Amino acid sequence: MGAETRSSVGAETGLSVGFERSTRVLSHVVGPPCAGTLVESARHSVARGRLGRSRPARRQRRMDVTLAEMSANHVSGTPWREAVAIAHAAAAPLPAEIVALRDATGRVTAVPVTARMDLPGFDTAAMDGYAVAGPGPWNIDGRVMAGGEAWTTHLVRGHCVEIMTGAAVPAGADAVIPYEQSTVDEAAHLTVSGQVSTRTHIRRAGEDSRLGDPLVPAGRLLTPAVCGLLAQGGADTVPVHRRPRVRLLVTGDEVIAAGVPGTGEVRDVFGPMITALVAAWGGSVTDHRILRDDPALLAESLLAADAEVIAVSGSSSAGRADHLRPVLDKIGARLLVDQVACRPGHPQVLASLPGGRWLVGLPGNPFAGLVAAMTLLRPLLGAMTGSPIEPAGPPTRPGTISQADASDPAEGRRGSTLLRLPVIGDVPLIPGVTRLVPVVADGDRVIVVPGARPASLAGAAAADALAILEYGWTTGTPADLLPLTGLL
Ligand SMILES: Nc1nc2c(c(=O)[nH]1)N[C@H]1C(S)=C(S)[C@@H](COP(=O)(O)OP(=O)(O)OC[C@H]3O[C@@H](n4cnc5c(N)ncnc54)[C@H](O)[C@@H]3O)O[C@H]1N2
Ligand code: MOO
Repeated sequence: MGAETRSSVGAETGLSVGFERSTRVLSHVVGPPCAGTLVESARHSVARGRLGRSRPARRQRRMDVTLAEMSANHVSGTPWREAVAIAHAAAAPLPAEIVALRDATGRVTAVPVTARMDLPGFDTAAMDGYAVAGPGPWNIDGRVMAGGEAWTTHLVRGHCVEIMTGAAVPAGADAVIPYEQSTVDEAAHLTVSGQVSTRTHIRRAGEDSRLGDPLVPAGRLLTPAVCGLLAQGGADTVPVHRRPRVRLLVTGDEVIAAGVPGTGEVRDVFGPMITALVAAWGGSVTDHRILRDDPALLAESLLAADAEVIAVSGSSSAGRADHLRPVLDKIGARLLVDQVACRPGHPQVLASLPGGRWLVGLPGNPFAGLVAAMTLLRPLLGAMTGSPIEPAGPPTRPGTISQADASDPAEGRRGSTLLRLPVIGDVPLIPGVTRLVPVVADGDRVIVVPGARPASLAGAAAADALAILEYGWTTGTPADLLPLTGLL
């Protein structure tokens, strides 16, 4: 779908409301502003910048160092958007399974789901009052309750029944007059007077949809509202694509699974972070291991075939303990993406393994690993769950949901759809390299969290989204955003 065919869907409001809410939730969780936590101090730096105070010199020096480091590394690898597209095109949706509606939120329909009945199923009173036939006043013949005994006789002109919202309207009735717009004369043998308005207050059988009509297409994300709609249409279960199973292999002799690391050790961030991301993207981490730096062990763990996707953290670079690429070569893997022209996260890898499984290699630096997961793991899992997003389409208009097409609300979209807003900040760029920077929401624009570093998650933890900045972006111009909040 081309950018020009996408329509604005009023996302400005939706986005800022969502971001404001997530900002409030975040403040609630971490305490009041300037509470001294890493997250709050990062968000506070943003607020200081917004008020026009200059960034501390130390921070500026840090950013310059980052740029110098970036320029020193030669630019190589697949362009960022192309890498996302390759990952999304690589895999096919997994086969369908049937799940109960109550367990279906977050899954994606494997086939179109049709209504098992007319909606509404019968002529239904939309107000509490009187169902009347012909012109008034009307004699009251009786009472019909929602879920009560049906009124089986035809209502003749000049007669009515008292009726409750949700009850079946008797044949012959033209309208329901709400209690508030009617008067009852008990002396005159219970007659009702009132005006039939242009609104009949009757929901006619089948006016929403008919038995067999499609309710949702294949590839639709099952939001709570969609699950409710399917229940209205008589469904108890729904066919969805099976969840991709992910084996997470965390490499590194220095990595420990729990507690406070000693000197030379580091606490594993990928277990908690990737498990949550995979769940948000419709998969599940079924196996999580920390491996010492040993090529034979890595090869053996890659070949154990009990998951569709293997995510490996660390070992992605050029060090003597970085065994991933030689091991992939040895076991006959085919590399689809070998490094991405982005910062951070460039040493990432996508490969197909023998046996039809997929490998995503995430750099060990925690923020670089998050960026790599957003780049390769997100679209790969999206493809396997049958999600129809094009996760990195061409740039789109400000304030629109990049991939959504409001002209067809039946189209399915995942929550991780790109958004696009003006980005305010000072980010050094180099030609041919995409930068992914943490940003916080500020009304109808976003502000860069300063000082984000590949080894630190403080910036991303303070952020509402990652902004995707291409060479040529300048402060105030729009960029695509990948939400970090509201994923679950
Ligand atoms: N000579 C070069 N060195 C490096 C390059 C390069 O191009 N040439 N790239 C740098 C970049 S950029 C990154 S990113 C890292 C990627 O390194 P690896 O993927 O090989 O990962 P490690 O070396 O094992 O670890 C890097 C860093 O991250 C810490 N780490 C690792 N695993 C975890 C974990 N589970 N939880 C928390 N932290 C983790 C590790 O202790 C290191 O500090 O390579 C650069 N070097
Ligand atoms: O790009 Mo590394 O992936 O900077 O941390």
